[in-house]
Amino acid sequence: MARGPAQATDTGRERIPRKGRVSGVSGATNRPESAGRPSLTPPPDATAPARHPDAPAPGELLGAHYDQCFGCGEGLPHGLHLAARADEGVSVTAEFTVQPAHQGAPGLAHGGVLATALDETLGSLNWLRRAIAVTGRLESDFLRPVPVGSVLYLSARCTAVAGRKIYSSAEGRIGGPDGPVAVRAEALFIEVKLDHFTQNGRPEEIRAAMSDPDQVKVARAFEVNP
Ligand SMILES: CCCCC/C=C\C/C=C\C/C=C\C/C=C\CCCC(=O)SCCNC(=O)CCNC(=O)[C@H](O)C(C)(C)COP(=O)(O)OP(=O)(O)OC[C@H]1O[C@@H](n2cnc3c(N)ncnc32)[C@H](O)[C@@H]1OP(=O)(O)O
Repeated sequence: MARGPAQATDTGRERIPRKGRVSGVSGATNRPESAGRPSLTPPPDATAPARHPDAPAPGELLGAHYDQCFGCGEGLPHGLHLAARADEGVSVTAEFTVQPAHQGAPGLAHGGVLATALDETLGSLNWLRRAIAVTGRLESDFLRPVPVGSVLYLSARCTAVAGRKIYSSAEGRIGGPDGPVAVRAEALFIEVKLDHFTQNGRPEEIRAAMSDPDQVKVARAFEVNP
């Protein structure tokens, strides 16, 4: 039987070392420090990520991977409409303008929406390697509130690859591309086959995607990855 995502999330992969835990103190957290995040640290045999020979040139827009994607699709009125551009090496930049539909508190972006913007930007890195990958782990830091109307200037880079595991980090600045960092994230993406989508996605959307020539073109580009 195919393994479903629900089982995969129950495996308790991230073990927090006992000495990293703090307990019994009011206001203390159990948050592990960097030594307690082994899954976000590349193993010693990890290699530097390689850009695919056909990757878009630095400065080129990557385009949406799916019209109905909440992060990058053009087809959703309340989506993020995040537009990512290739940068040097395996890195990208992206911009996202916070809309009223993205609020959490009055006039401020919802943290989950900001995490989505980071996730989407990190996910777009995979296009530069022509690898299909999904987020396994995403750790976000929220450093400053982000008002509605702000442009979030995002940048992300892939730092290492070990087998199917892809390590990357991203940050989002406000007030300009060189403004203060408002959000940042580290992520572990896991490479998957196209079957991940065709076997797990709801059949009606899969059927619609497969009958859309533009979508099939995107899927094929991944399949011919050497
Ligand atoms: C015709 C239709 C075509 C449509 C599609 C067309 C084109 C597609 C193109 C692009 C689209 C791709 C992505 C979308 C892009 C951007 C959106 C943003 C990205 C996302 O938003 S995407 C959604 C959220 N995402 C998920 O929906 C994942 C749910 N999940 C799973 O589906 C499984 O969980 C999976 C596959 C991740 C792994 O499952 P698996 O069985 O394949 O592999 P396994 O479990 O063996 O893990 C292998 C090694 O990764 C380590 N590992 C795994 N997970 C870990 C974790 N959480 N923490 C620490 N380590 C972890 C293990 O420890 C092991 O490590 P080791 O090898 O060292 O032992």
